Amino acid sequence: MNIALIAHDKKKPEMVNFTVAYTTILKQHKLYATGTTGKQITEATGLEVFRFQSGPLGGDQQIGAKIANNEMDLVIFLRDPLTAQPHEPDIIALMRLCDVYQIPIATNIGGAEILIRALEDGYFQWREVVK
Ligand SMILES: O=C(CO)COP(=O)(O)O
Repeated sequence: MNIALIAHDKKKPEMVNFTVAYTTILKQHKLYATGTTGKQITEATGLEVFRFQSGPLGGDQQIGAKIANNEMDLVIFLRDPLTAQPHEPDIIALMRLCDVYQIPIATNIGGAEILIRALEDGYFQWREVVK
């Protein structure tokens, strides 16, 4: 599966902890991330992560394009709901595309835990059919 990993600055430690905890599962998949998130994940875990631009520089939109091309199966986007982001329109557009294309998205660590376990248990096989 193709998985997008994105975290706002205050959520990056959570994302790093999450990817450390689930390295064994994540390394079985193709990972994508916005720039800084991807850098921190790779440094902490050694996982191979394709890095797009940083979020404020267009990374969310690049991941949105993958979704629109049916090339993303799961999005884990740890959003910071308490800090204004300069690229808020891009963030909304990314979440909108997940809804347009029925792509599972977790926007907090609780949802992320559920989705990663669902992935491990084979609940994403329907994505192979859609593709
Ligand atoms: O801003 C982001 C998502 O909206 C994340 O971008 P970075 O991973 O480059 O910090």
